[in-house]
Amino acid sequence: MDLPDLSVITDTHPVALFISGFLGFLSIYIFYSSFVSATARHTGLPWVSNKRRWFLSRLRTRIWTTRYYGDALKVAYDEYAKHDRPCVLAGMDGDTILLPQSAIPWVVAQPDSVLSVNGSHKHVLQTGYTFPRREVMDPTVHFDVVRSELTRQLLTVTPEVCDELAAAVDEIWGTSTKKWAFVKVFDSLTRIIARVNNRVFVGLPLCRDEKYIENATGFAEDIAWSSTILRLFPGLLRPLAARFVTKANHKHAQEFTQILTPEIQRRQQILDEAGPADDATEDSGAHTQGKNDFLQWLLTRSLTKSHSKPDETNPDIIAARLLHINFASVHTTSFIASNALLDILAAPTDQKIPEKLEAEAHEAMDNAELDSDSNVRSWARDILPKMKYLDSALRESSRKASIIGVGVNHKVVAKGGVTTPDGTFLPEGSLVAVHSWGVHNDGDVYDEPDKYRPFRYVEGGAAEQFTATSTTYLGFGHGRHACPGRFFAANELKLLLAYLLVNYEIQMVMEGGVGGVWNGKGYRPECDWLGPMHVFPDGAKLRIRRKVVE
Ligand code: HEM
Repeated sequence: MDLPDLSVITDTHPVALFISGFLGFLSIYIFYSSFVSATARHTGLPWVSNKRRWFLSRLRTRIWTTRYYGDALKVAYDEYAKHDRPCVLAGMDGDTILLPQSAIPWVVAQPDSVLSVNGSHKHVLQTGYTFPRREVMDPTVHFDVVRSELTRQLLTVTPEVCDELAAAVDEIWGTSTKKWAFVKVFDSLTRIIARVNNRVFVGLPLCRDEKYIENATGFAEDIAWSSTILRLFPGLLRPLAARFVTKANHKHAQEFTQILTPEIQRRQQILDEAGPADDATEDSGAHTQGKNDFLQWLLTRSLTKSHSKPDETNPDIIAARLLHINFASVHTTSFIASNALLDILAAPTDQKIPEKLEAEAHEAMDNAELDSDSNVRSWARDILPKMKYLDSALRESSRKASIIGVGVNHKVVAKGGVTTPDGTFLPEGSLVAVHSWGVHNDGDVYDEPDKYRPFRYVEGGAAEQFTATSTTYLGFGHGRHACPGRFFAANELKLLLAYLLVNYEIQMVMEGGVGGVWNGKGYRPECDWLGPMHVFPDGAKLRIRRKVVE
C-alpha cells in the first residue's frame, strides 16, 4: 500500500493551515452545539429566537442571541416570562433555562445540593482555568468574610473609606480650581474605587501601590474576557484553549501575589508571636497590631475556623481570595457609580437633580458629628442614612442599567435533575436563571420604566432602600446568595458621589466612542451588551473643575 505524502502537510502555507484549523473547529462546534451540548435542550422548552427558519437554525440562533443579547432578553421576557412560561436562552457559550419571576421563591429556597450558586460561579467564571488557585471556590471563605466581618465593621471602616476616597479623587481628578480637565468616567472611577476598596482589603500603603492596583484590576478584566472566550469552546478543548487564553490572568495573579506575600508573612509572624487567641476575630490588640482590614480578618479566621483544605495560611491561597474579592467588588461598583453619575448629569436641567443631591449632601454634612480630635466634620457614619435621595438615585440607575441581564444564577446539581412546582424539568448540569433586565423594564412593575426618575423610591411615601432586594429588583440578586457586599458598596457609592457633587463642577461630554458627541441637552451615552456583559461606554468623558471652597 502506498503511504500518503506527508510533505504536503508540512509544506502547506500557514494561511491554508489556519483555514483548515478554523473549519475543523467550526465542524466540531456545529456537531457539539447540535448534538452534544445543551443539557437544556433535552427539556423540550422553547428556544428564544428571532423566529426565522434558516439553514442551521440552532447555530444561527445562538449567534443571534450572542450578537443581539439585549433583543434576545426582551423577546424572552415579553414572549415567555410575561406569560409565566420558562424558555431556553441559547448563546454561543451555552444554554440558560430562564424561569419566570413566579419561580424565584422556589429557586432561592432550594438547598445548595439541588441548585448551586457556587456551581454557576465556577462555570460562568471558568474558575478551574482562570483562577490562580481553583481551590478557593471550595469553600468560599472570602465570601463568608464579606458576609460577616465586612458587614459587621461597615461603620468602623467608614473613616478609612472617606480618607482614601478624598486622597484618590484629589489625585485622579485633580484639585485645580482654575483649569478644566477631562476624565474618562469609567476608567477614572474604577481607579478610585480600586484604591478605596483595597484600603479596606489590605490597608495602607499597599492600596496606593500602583503595581498592586494595576494587577488587581488587570486580573478582574482578564477574568471577564478569558472566561467568556473559554465558554465558547467545548469542554474537551478548554484545557488546551486555556493555555493561551489565560496567560494574562496568570501573569497578573503572579505579580499580585508577589507584591502581597511579604505583607501576609509579616502579619502571620505577628500573629504567631502573639500566640493562640480564643476568638481572634474579636481580638483587635496583640493579634492585629492595629490592622483592621479584610486581609487581617482572613488571617485571624484561619486561626479560629479550620477547614481540612485548602491551607488557609498559604499566601498563594490568601492572595487568590483577595483577587477574587477584587473581581467581585471593583468593576461592579464603578459600573454603578459611572451610570449613576451620568444619569444625574443627564437629567432634564429644570429638575435640578445634581443641585438637589448636592444640597442633601451639604445638609447631611453640616449636621454631621464634629470630630473632637481634628475639629473637622467627618464624611462618616451618621450622614449615610440621611442621604435618602442619593440612595434612591443609585437604586434607579441600577434598575435602568443592570450590570447583568439575568440574575439569581444557579447550576442544577441534584442527581438526575429536579422539577419545579409548575412541572418544568431542569436537567442535572443545566444553568438556571431569572430575568433581571426584563423585570426592571416592565411597565406593569415600574411606572414609566424608560424614564430615569431618580427619586421614585422616596416619592409618595415609598421607602425602598438601594440595598433591598426583591423579586422585581434584582440589581444585587436575591435570596441568601444575594450580593453580600452590597451594604459596603452602597455606603461607598453614597460617600463617593456626595464628595464629587460637593467638590467639583461636573459637565458631561462625549468625544467619539459610543454615541458620538454629547449635544449638551441631556443626551446620555448608553451601555451596550457585549454578549451577556453589559458594558459601560468606553469613550464617555466628563469635563471637571474643582470648586472654590468658600
Ligand atoms: C454596586 C456594586 C455591586 C453590584 C451591582 C454587585 C452585584 C452582585 C450580584 C448581582 C450578585 C449575584 C449574582 C447572581 O445573582 O448570580 C453578586 C454576588 C456577590 N457579590 Fe456583589 N455586587 C457589588 C459589590 C460587591 C462588593 C463591594 C463585594 C465585596 C466586597 C461583593 C461581593 C459579592 C460576592 C462575594 C458575591 C457572591 C455571593 C454568593 O454567591 O453567595 N459585591 N454581586
